[in-house]
Amino acid sequence: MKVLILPGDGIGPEIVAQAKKVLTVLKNDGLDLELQEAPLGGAAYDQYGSPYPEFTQKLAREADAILLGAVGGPQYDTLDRPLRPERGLLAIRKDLNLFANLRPAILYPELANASTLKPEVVSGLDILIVRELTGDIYFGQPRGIRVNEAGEREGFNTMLYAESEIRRIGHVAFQAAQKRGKKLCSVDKANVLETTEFWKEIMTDMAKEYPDVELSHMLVDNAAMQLVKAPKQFDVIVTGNIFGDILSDEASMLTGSIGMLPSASLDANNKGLYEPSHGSAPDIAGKDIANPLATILSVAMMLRYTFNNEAAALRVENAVKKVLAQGLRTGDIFEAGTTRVSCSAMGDAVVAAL
Ligand SMILES: NC(=O)C1=CN([C@@H]2O[C@H](COP(=O)(O)OP(=O)(O)OC[C@H]3O[C@@H](n4cnc5c(N)ncnc54)[C@H](O)[C@@H]3O)[C@@H](O)[C@H]2O)C=CC1
Ligand SMILES: CC(C)CC(=O)C(=O)O
Ligand SMILES: [Mg+2]
Repeated sequence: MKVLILPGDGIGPEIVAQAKKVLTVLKNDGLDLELQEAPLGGAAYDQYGSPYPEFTQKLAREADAILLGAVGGPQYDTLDRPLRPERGLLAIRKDLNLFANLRPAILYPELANASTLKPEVVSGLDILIVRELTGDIYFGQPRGIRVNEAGEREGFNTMLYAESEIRRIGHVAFQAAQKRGKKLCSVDKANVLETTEFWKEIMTDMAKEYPDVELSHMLVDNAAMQLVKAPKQFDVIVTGNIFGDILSDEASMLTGSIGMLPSASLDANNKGLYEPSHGSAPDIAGKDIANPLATILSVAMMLRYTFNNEAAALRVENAVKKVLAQGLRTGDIFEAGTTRVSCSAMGDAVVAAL
């Protein structure tokens, strides 16, 4: 199995280095893994003048799974738009058809006090956000900044979903709900946006194929509020690219930190790109203080979804549980009575727990 590692920018190389330690343990224990590395994002621009260069494209297409840190940073904000790191990330997602982004928000009991919500509201939290990843306003054309007829500059993007795009993410979400609590909440803004009115219509139609799943609909503004009011009402949430992006960052805080939220971005055959849900965190980059657990938990998702190796996935997740039970915490989840450790020490502790 070929795993391509894309460290990326900011804290990317630091957190990916910890996940790589985990992959190396699994490899040494007999898992058939071939690890390769390539640049993506700003690092790729610096080296090749493109955020998703041909060198990376070739390896990404050949890989069975990809592990990404994160991309972006303020030093790239003034580049022409197509050269910006984030465009490299959108490009690899589109190139590999990684339309299904799974973002589980799970509260580990040891982090109950790190959650922004009261323990009684959040204990036992286990939500799966299914975010469509290759459509919506992030990809719709036309887009840009132009001068309008009145001579004023204006920015514009297009929120667009084809029926086939909605149906394929719908199937992923309904089937995920079938394997869990059998509740699916489709989040939209159907009261004002035609794109999501259409989304709601298709999801409603699809529900007939999944009579064992209880489908509900919620407007995104209410969903944002309900997530911090009573998050345990949700089992699986399915939504478009931009709403899923925002709601998953919000949901991460219920678990203690964005540094705890892994993700899988899958194509129709479960080839996947695995990455933490957060960004490159330029404010803490280079200090060895970032939380690597979301990235390590993304390795567990890789083992589960692409390699179909549930035992190895559980082994990694149990190692993470063990270090939390030992009281080890990076700064973002630190509280009195626990032991603050660096990013690399956290990686070493997970390896020891493995
Ligand atoms: N998948 C990706 O590669 C993503 C890239 N980005 C890019 O990352 C850059 C920074 O974006 P921001 O809006 O600041 O979001 P961010 O997620 O990088 O950081 C937001 C806040 O969370 C903290 N944080 C993030 N990950 C952490 C971790 N593992 N441990 C501890 N604290 C952590 C950061 O220090 C910061 O205070 C931008 O260039 C943005 O475009 C943003 C989101 C996703
Ligand atoms: C380039 C952005 C869409 C990345 C991001 O915020 C995400 O995927 O969560
Ligand atoms: Mg995001």
